[in-house]
Amino acid sequence: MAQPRFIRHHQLKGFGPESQSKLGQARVLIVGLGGLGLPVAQYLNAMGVGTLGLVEQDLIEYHNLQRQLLYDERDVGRPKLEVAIERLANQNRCTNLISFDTFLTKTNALRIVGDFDLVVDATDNFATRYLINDACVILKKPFVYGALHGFEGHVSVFNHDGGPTYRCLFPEMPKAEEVPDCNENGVLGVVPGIIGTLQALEVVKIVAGIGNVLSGKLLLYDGLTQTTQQIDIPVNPQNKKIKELLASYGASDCETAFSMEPEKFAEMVKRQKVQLIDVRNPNEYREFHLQLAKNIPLAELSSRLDEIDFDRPVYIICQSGTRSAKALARLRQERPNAAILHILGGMDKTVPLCL
Ligand SMILES: Nc1ncnc2c1ncn2[C@@H]1O[C@H](COP(=O)(O)OP(=O)(O)OP(=O)(O)O)[C@@H](O)[C@H]1O
Repeated sequence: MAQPRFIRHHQLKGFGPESQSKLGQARVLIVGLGGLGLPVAQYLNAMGVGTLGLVEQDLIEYHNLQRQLLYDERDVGRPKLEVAIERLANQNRCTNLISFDTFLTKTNALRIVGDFDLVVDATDNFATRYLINDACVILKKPFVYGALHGFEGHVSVFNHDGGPTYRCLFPEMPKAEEVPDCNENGVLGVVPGIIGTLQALEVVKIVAGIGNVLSGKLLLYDGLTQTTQQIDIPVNPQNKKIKELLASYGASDCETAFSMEPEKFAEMVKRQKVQLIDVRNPNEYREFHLQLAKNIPLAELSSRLDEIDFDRPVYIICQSGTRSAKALARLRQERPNAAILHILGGMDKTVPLCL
């Protein structure tokens, strides 16, 4: 019997129960639950995509609320993933929501992506975008790309049905100095809503096999003039031959500011379990430490790497932030692709905020 929830899809010529059933069987991974990822998740969830994987480890901040409409003022300081799962489950209790409480990194990308039919890149940094592309090329999965720049947005579908990859468009990751500072880029609240919605539409078209998928085309949307343009992207066979993930993801990444403000970290430790390494001396640690912290003094760090789980984000703390910065530099050399952050201002700044 037709589910009343999807009756308008069933009635839609060119879609119908057959396409609805394809949505129901689909497994879609959304990386990032910010301005782009939320409209993608909300539409796909409402429309009956059977399984949604959600990858995110950020917390909700007040300045996110002008565009991240699934969250509200009560949620500031809470993990995006937790709130999104709560709200999406209320929106459609039939969806199989799979949460990945982590950032996508080189160490977890193939495992996570491998379980899904297609991936939506809803992140805000080049490192993750190249990582998603390369993982999708290796695993032969399409990915739906969205990006924002001022009042403009880009949408495309890569690695779909023999079509070009992201590296056919932009072969190499830009260098850090060529990338604008992520924290200084403004965005008009409604534009990610439009671009994310267009990404959701591409997912539906791919899954249902309808319409012309934006493969081999880059859609440019200009919010100020309400105009769109499509540019052809030729296939470059050279850029379709990725055999393994590279060592360099993270080189020009906004996430790889590699530090966290004590206010944000204090909220995080209040709400969830994090892997926290305290690199102070044992006597300082004995005197007082945060409950979750494991003590690996800076001098012993290189010889005790096996005690750290680099598949999970690693947070490093010391007394004032100096030794943790050194520890970060050391760990970055050892594990360039792991998610590692040090806490600015260390215990001095964090502890009063945790009390
Ligand atoms: N490697 C990654 N894995 C999972 N999520 C990621 C990764 N890189 C970035 N993200 C997430 O993608 C989302 C992008 O959202 P958005 O561009 O709206 O920025 P934001 O970080 O929420 O906001 P702001 O930059 O204003 O603080 C963020 O929630 C961010 O945590």
